[in-house]
Amino acid sequence: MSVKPLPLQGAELAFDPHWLAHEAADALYAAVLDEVAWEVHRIRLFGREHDSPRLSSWIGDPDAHYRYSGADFRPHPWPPALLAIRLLLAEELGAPFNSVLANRYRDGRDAMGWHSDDEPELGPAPVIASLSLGANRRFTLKHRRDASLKAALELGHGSLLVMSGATQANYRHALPRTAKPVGERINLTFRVIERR
Ligand SMILES: O=C(O)CCC(=O)C(=O)O
Ligand SMILES: [Fe+2]
Repeated sequence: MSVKPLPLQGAELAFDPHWLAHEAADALYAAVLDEVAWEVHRIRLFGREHDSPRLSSWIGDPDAHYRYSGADFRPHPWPPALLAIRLLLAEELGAPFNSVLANRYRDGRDAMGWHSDDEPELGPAPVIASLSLGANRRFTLKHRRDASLKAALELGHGSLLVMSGATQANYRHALPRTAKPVGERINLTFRVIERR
């Protein structure tokens, strides 16, 4: 495994398409499907509440509170399989991850719209480690002010994308819907919630 920088002006990205070997990724996928308390989160969009188009679970240390789309999330406790990954990531990236948002995209209709992970509790330059499992999906980034700056990458089984520095301040990202027949995918974004 080796996480290599991905050049994109105004962003700080690093990517390893095979951070987890295939078998390790298979085992984690099965454990996470089974151990995570999957829920439909309500999100606020243009002032209205909707069911989000995916299943999610907010996991973390008891004091890692998070406000997200107008709702206060109390984290679920860590499933054993994710505690091990958190340790590996903390060691490799030197970030004291205390929470993870798990998202499960059941098929190509499940998606995530344009956003930045810029909630105040993440601090001004958050390190976010995004581990993908299951089906390949396209992940897109676009600069907030300069339309010429954008990127897209395929996030496959066992891949790790690390977003840090000014990435959230300068860019939005999304996981678009697709009409192609795609299988289920799980994404885990490990985060550091600053304690207040
Ligand atoms: O599913 C993905 O790859 C993106 C997830 C994401 O952007 C998030 O959880 O904030
Ligand atoms: Fe995000």
